[in-house]
Amino acid sequence: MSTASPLIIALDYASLDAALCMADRLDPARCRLKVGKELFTRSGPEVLDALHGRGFEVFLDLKFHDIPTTVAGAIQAAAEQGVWMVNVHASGGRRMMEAARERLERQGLETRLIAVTVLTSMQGEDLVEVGIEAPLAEQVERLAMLARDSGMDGVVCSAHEASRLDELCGKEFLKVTPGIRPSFAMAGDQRRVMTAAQAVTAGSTHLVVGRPVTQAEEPMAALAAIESELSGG
Ligand SMILES: O=c1ccn([C@@H]2O[C@H](COP(=O)(O)O)[C@@H](O)[C@H]2O)c(=O)[nH]1
Repeated sequence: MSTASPLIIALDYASLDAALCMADRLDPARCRLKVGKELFTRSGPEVLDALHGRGFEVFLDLKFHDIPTTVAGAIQAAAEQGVWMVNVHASGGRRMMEAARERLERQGLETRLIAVTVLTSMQGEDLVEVGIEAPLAEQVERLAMLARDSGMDGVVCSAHEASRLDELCGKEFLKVTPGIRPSFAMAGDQRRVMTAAQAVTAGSTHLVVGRPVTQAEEPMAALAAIESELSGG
């Protein structure tokens, strides 16, 4: 089932059972789900079948970053599992991203393909430590334009960069933003955060929300609060 909701709930769980327990409380008409490294490493592709069987569209967030041939093969494997969206690291470079895009086209696979710019857990000083002296916003812009020119459907960025990327890459270019923090939630390890309503106003096309829902005492109430914020309530 496809949904018009921008919400993508991150199922960051250590077991298939725990992830499915949460999925069974959610509605595929109201959100998509994200499977990341921890859950996929524990459960393997079985989790994708289980979520698809429940009617959810799935973002497989494995952030591939390797030589072009390896990434193209991994992207094909992900897309053949029927996932709605998959991603790579833009810092893997143009040839890597183009190889991934070409592989999807050659195989006639319609999975959306996006690239991570700068992780939302990072701030300027983290970039300096890995040898990037450019201001963080500039680095995000550089990687987003490279991603667009390499055939990506969009990027993972923080909501802080979304409006600038709207101008640079257009509204159709997907801006998938983690680091969504309702006023009642802790930032935790995230550094570039925004509320859901602010993010959509800034130009985010999709909002990734994990712990503010999955670790809430009342996950469904937390989700409803975010939905109400989005509908202006
Ligand atoms: O830059 C990025 C890229 C991916 N993520 C992922 O999003 C969720 C966020 O979860 P929260 O609990 O809402 O912080 C998580 O699965 C990350 O792996 C990201 O946060 N930032």
